[in-house]
Amino acid sequence: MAQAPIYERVALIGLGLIASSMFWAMKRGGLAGEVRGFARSAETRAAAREIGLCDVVCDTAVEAVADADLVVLCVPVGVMAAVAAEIAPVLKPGATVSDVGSVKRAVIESVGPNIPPGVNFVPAHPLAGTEQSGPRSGFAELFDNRWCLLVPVENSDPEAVSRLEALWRGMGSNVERMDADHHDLVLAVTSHTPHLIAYTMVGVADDLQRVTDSEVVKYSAAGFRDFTRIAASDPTMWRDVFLTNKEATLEILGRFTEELFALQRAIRLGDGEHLFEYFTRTRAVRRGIVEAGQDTDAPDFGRTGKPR
Ligand SMILES: NC(=O)C1=CN([C@@H]2O[C@H](COP(=O)(O)OP(=O)(O)OC[C@H]3O[C@@H](n4cnc5c(N)ncnc54)[C@H](O)[C@@H]3O)[C@@H](O)[C@H]2O)C=CC1
Ligand SMILES: O=C(O)C(=O)Cc1ccc(O)cc1
Repeated sequence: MAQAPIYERVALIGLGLIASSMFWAMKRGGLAGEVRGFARSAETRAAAREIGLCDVVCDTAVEAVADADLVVLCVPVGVMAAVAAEIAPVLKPGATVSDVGSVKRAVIESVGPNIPPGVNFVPAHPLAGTEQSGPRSGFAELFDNRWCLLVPVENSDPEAVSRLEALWRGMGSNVERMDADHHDLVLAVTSHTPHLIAYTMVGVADDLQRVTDSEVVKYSAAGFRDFTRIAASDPTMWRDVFLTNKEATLEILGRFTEELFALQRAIRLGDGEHLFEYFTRTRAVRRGIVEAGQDTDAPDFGRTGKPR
């Protein structure tokens, strides 16, 4: 027997990878009655209509959210406040506004003040994605067995938080709650700084390619290919991540640079013991992840961006 929808009316603002995956996941689980969607560009709205992404694709954000029980902001972090300000006057009393942004403190501080009294604000972040973007990139399985972190604000209504948790569980995620600052530090370590390192490494190789005449592409090994996948991620989204998670990213980058210098010095001095001990420690980290069964990114998933 199909389960009753968790929300009667859902509005998705921004129709890219995450919103489209949410739509297909909600449809798969029968989690929402009607889903309305809005994206800024006419081209994205046309693509959404063509592939049946959303029950109704609206030409304005206001039209999409009026009457919605749940509104999810699925736009780059840097424009969330402007979108929230635009929709605020028409939000239904008792509705919940959430988001999927990769940074949480900045979203809470910029979106929060735009949420009118009587409307719940429950920020969230699914730890699942690919390097793809746009309305055609989503798929229902994206969130399966992946974490979704809920970051309730001080006055988030517990019932609204539980209902959103049920939606994310219905979409396949494991859910945990986390404080915003802790979230931003953890993500700076596990996602934001690694992306920056990948961008840098691919940039270095691209510079070198001009010297080596395409050998970088021809002979690139798996490790470098993984870097190129990550460095193909959406530039707008990642610009906004670094501009809004500045403090935590700079903290982790500072530590990274210190360690890199220590390794550089060990290479220069021929200090094999230092290198060996370091690599032995990092190998144990990987083994710990695998043994804990948390290696949910099978290689094929990462390379193709498609579900296993
Ligand atoms: N890509 C990923 O792997 C993940 C992304 N996120 C977060 O999810 C959010 C969305 O990311 P994606 O879906 O990957 O991006 P995307 O680039 O695939 O989609 C973003 C959508 O927002 C629209 N948009 C941009 N500005 C807008 C505006 N002012 N008003 C209305 N629509 C607007 C774009 O046209 C596009 O349709 C971001 O905040 C990102 O940090 C979270 C987890 C994973
Ligand atoms: O594609 C990858 O390797 C990712 O790391 C996906 C991702 C990107 C951004 C997020 O905020 C969460 C997950």
